[in-house]
Amino acid sequence: MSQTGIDVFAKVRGHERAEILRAAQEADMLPFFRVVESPAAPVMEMEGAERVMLGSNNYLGLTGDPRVIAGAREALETYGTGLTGSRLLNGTTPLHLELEREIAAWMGTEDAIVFTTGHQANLGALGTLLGPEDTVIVDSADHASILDGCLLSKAKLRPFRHNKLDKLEKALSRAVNDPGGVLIVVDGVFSMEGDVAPLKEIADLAERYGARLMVDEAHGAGVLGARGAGASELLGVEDRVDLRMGTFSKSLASCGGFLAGSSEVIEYLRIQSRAFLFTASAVPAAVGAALAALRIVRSDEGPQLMAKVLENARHWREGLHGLGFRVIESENGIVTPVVPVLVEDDWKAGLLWKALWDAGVFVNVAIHPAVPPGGALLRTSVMATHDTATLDEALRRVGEVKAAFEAEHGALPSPL
Ligand SMILES: Cc1ncc(COP(=O)(O)O)c(C=O)c1O
Repeated sequence: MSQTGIDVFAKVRGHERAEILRAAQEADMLPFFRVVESPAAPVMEMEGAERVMLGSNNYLGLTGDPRVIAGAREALETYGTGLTGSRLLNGTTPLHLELEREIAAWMGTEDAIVFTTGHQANLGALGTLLGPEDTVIVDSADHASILDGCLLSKAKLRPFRHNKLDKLEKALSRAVNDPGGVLIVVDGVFSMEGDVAPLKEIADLAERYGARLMVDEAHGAGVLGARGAGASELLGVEDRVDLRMGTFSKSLASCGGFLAGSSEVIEYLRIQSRAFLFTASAVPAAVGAALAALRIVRSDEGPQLMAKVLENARHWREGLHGLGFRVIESENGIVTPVVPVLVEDDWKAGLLWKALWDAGVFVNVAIHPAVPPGGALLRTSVMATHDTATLDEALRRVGEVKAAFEAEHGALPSPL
């Protein structure tokens, strides 16, 4: 976007965020548009130096797995580089259908539908299933694609404070007087906070108030539950969730998204969802890679990879806590690969990010609007392919950076 474009954008929004972001970018303080020069790995080449990768969603470490690469290559060689058409027309290969069948079996649902991205899956579900007469209740920390889908639908939006069941109940009790149906949508694992929604209690409330429930399993699928079907499986509510969404861009080492649910709903989406119909279908290589990764998750190896990434998450989390960081905890105590460190101040978060980058540690920064104002954090995440020695070396560097940073900029939030 041009300089003028950014200024207009800032004005339209009525705040100075673009100004702040530009200054932060000029000071080289943000991870935006960093160039990755080697395959995703625990230690990788980025902009001419080796960095410990602690900011990837490649949770199971499968993006460089030879079986996943072979799946992509075989699909590429069989079906070509792209399908140049919508799923409805010339964009469906046997591989797309196979992937849909395997996702449904994995999720334990009647059917599943594959979208070109996870973002489109959320737009496709919410923009199609809800209308202006309906009410949609969302957790305030839900992913942006959920909010985009809700806005597209023009349904009445009732947000509730992150994971606060009393606030959810208040929203539900107000929604009973709204015309139309009521849908609750939550992330199973929240993308920035890494915590897990209290799905059992949410399902209880949904049933009590006659609302339907949709769970975004982008970060839980491939990581939580005995089959890796996500937070809904782990918390034993699979049969009580009406629609589950997931992506291939995290544990499944590819790109694309899915919705899994009853045949009736999925069939309806196949013929009505604009985000499914009016875009080119996922490229064969992406589908082949996702299918190969899913087969690994569903094999005997899957539980081992999941156990390893969660063991790494515990080790990394305890290490950061030991260094005196305030690491955000899940209220229900469930550990996920996402380990967020609270910084609070946006500017300090950028500065700290830069100091870590210079020390060869790559993490992500989340500032408003990705998190609430004053809730800036470093979003760190681990993979099954990290080993303890690499994590310990990263902790050593992070400890040194923290000491120097606090000497110059004052104390960071400490553990509660
Ligand atoms: C919770 C959640 N839902 C949906 C998405 C969108 O998925 P994709 O990036 O695959 O389009 C993301 C991606 O960051 C996410 O974190």
